Amino acid sequence: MIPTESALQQVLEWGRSLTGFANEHAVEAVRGGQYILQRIQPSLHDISARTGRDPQDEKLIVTFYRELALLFWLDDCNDLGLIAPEQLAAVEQALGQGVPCALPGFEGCAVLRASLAALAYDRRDYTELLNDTRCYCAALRAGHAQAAGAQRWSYAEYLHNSIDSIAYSNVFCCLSLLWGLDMATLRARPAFRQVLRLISTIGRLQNDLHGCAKDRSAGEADNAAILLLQRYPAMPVEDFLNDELAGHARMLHRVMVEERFPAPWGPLIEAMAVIRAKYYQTSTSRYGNDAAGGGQRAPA
Ligand SMILES: C=C1CC[C@@H]2C(C)(C)CCC[C@@]2(C)[C@@H]1CC/C(C)=C/COP(=O)(O)OP(=O)(O)O
Repeated sequence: MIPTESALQQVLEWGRSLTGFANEHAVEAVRGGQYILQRIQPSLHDISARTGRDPQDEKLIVTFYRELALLFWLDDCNDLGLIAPEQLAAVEQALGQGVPCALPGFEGCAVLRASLAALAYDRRDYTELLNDTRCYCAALRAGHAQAAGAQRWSYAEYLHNSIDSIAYSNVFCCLSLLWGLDMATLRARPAFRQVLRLISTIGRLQNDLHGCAKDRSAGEADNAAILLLQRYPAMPVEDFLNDELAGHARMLHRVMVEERFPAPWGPLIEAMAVIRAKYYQTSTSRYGNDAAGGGQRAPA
């Protein structure tokens, strides 16, 4: 894999045109991206004879990290108001349609979309990535709006939205686009779509359990644990959510065993299923492991 420092520089350099883009977005993207790529390295190598895509290709790797950094930045644009609402609307339009941004600045958006379009092993993945981006942006907006408004979602409504706001489909689709994982074909299979829903729910619950203390102290209401506590103050929320997590993991395991998806989908889904233990626990810059109070658990 390319040296971390060099990858980081290339992500930062790309992010320079994006107002509010921070070192942290690049650092977390490279850390998370490296973790995922390392886990699927042997499988990517196995399929490279068919795809001709080198798992070590620097250009592909940096493009992947940039897309992850973009997802972090977009989340903070919503949560922290890094840019003005009209700028965010223009950015979303550019990223979701693959066109230049209508407002000045933000050239990184079109640059990234153009390189993904050019690198797409299967053009359908590029179309799907734009669609996943629109879903992600819409879910971030909806989550933010409900947390700020008077009407609270039910737990089911919250989970439904979080399947998109956790952005796992975007991550998978980007990997598929760059390394030829044939996700566009797999998406036609109901069992694969179920896997996407299950792993996304797992990711969301892991993220919320991990970020609970930090979100609570930041007054952030867009978190399953906080939402449940607001609705049911006496509920043992952490136990409930850990149970939900275990149940979803069992359902996911069953589909994965029955369906036997092609490489590298087994290790890839597995890597995402344990991200709480392997990624969040060591991620200090974003996930504030020094945040006071509970909400953090030992690695599973
Ligand atoms: C969108 C994200 C960027 C990539 C990242 C990797 C590196 C793959 C590790 C798993 C999570 C994720 C897919 C991440 C997903 C969720 C996301 C928007 C995180 C932003 O952080 P956080 O403030 O905890 O989320 P939220 O605003 O509380 O939902």
